[in-house]
Amino acid sequence: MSITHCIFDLDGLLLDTESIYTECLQKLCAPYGKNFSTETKVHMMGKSSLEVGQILIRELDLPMTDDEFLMKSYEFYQEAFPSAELLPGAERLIQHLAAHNIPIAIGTGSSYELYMLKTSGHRELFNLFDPVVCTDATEIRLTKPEPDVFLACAEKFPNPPLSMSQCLVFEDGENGVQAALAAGMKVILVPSLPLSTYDPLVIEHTTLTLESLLKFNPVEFGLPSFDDM
Ligand SMILES: O=c1[nH]cc([C@@H]2O[C@H](COP(=O)(O)O)[C@@H](O)[C@H]2O)c(=O)[nH]1
Repeated sequence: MSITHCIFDLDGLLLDTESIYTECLQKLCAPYGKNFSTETKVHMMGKSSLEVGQILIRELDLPMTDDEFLMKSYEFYQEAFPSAELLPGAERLIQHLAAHNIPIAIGTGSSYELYMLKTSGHRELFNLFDPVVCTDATEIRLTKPEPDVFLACAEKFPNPPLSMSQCLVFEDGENGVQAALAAGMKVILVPSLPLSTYDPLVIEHTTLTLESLLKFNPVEFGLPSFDDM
């Protein structure tokens, strides 16, 4: 079945913010003699800021409260996120889909406030998305790997899809791939971490794995071809 609607994850998929998160959280942990590992990172990708703090405090045994984590991490984020850069192929794909009137949405674990901060250098491009569903939206009960964020995207499209299987999700995170599959959608994994850190079962169920958005061929999904392909 052809794809009619596309949904994009944000961090590590469109914007190079996963590397910023890693840097900020390493800085936050260092004074306590703790090492922020890839294993812990995999657990928190796609989660809300509060859940991320709880995971970090629990897994690294960090001597701080949830509120202290939120305050300290926000100080780092405020400085780093406004200079977030687009990942290769992101702008080309978004402009292409928008030019062909393919509905595009953002479904992210980010809060709306951080979403605005991260995308502040690319406002025109991100204005092409409708809807933008952040994890603190009132209708989101559970974060990725649960399907809430993507189901809310499907519902909020100005012209909703006829079936969830006509939605194609682009994700870089294991939790996000599971969320898309739980929503009954097709999903393309563009890993932001080494492939060896992903659960092989998740990769097996992914519709397609690509090393970069530049490798995406819309025709394979019934979408209009790139003019330069
Ligand atoms: O190293 C990290 N990766 C990811 C996150 C969390 O995961 C979300 C990523 O959401 P998504 O990939 O769904 O855009 C971020 O907004 C953030 O809340 C984090 O805190 N730290």
